[in-house]
Amino acid sequence: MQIRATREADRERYVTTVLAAFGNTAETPAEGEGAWWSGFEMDRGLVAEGDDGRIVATAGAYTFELTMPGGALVPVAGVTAVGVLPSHRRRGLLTALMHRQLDDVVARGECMAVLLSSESVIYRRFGYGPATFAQRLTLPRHRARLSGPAPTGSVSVLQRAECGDELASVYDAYRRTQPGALSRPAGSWRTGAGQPPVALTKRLIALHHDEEGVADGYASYVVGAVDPVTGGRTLSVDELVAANRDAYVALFHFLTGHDLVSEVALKSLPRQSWLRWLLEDHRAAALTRDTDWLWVRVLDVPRALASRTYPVDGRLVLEVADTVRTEVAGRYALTVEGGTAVCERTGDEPDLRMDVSDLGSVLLGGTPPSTLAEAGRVGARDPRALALADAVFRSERTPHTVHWF
Ligand SMILES: CC(=O)SCCNC(=O)CCNC(=O)[C@H](O)C(C)(C)COP(=O)(O)OP(=O)(O)OC[C@H]1O[C@@H](n2cnc3c(N)ncnc32)[C@H](O)[C@@H]1OP(=O)(O)O
Repeated sequence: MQIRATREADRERYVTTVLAAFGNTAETPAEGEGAWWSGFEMDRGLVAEGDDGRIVATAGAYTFELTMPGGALVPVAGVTAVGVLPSHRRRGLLTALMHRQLDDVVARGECMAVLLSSESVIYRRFGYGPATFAQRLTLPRHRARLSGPAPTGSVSVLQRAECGDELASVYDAYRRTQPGALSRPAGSWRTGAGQPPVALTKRLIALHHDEEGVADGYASYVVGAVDPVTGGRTLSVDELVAANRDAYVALFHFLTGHDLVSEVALKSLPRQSWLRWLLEDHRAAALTRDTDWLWVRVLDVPRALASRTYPVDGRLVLEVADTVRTEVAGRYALTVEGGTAVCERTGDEPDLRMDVSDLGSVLLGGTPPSTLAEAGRVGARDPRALALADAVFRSERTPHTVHWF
């Protein structure tokens, strides 16, 4: 068995192997008419190939920019299409692929890798920690009266094909200011109205324009079939993306005011979303799912930590453990002055001790170090160090990721 890089000629076999690993076949309609697969970066793929030339395992990566708190756009590897054929599992193939892939990511000069995990028990052993989260909010439409002034601008209902480049430009404006957001490769716009690109059902688009006529927000949604028991229909929103607050409010008004709909479901809101606070009946909204979304693997601690801004100044010494990439392990002094940070190796006594996967979890501000300390994952010198760490790592905006890959 050998692990090797993929080339363009491997695309078809690579795709059928990934599909088989997920229990799908090439005919499964969930593949988005092939558009998703055509976006794979075959110069970044890896396969495990048997002596007979059969591909039995795959791992790929996209080239993304990740938005950090403060707005820096950092090149990262977006790990995807990881699969081992059911006939070849639990023999270390994933482990071999992940180790080789991390070598490749470091060689490309990317200081972090990110992924969405099919099962949450797979990736921590390779140094990934959950960094952003998605909540599903459901709302009976008749209880969805919104407080505050009437929305501004206008909303148009469009077919996906009518949107031209406007969705991509709205998304780009949004992702540049949203910590945890990823750049979206041009190819992924071909696969429908954003995520999930493998959607079985076509989406409608509600596109918001501001009072000057500039597109600044959209919702991709579908209204489901009549439920035979309740007689109601659910309006499900895949993506609610806006470049500013007014566009969010206007789109929320639109979505909750749709006739012939009994329930509105927003699939992916950040934790602590303020949209719920627009409701006059706070209890009307139910959070029916809260799941990890983006996982972050730090590969270069000084670069990753210096790439974000911090709301509070201070100095913290972090002792980071890393059994997979032992060169990453060590003590680092993070010094924040005027909101920007310098991070360098140090021999000083640590304020906090953590695994590199937990550094991935706190880096974007999605989870306070004290939460991980309570869980026994992070060790702190004393309560003051922990309180400082909570204040330093907080993000002014809750990190969130819409992109599915
Ligand atoms: C970013 C993405 O693409 S996410 C998609 C991941 N892929 C899938 O979910 C597709 C279906 N699953 C698979 O293809 C495979 O089961 C994989 C890729 C998850 C695991 O591949 P394997 O080659 O079996 O993993 P490998 O043998 O290297 O296992 C390494 C360790 O992880 C554990 N492990 C691996 N997968 C799982 C799992 N799904 N659940 C629990 N433990 C797991 C193994 O038990 C092993 O533990 P050990 O070191 O304590 O013995």
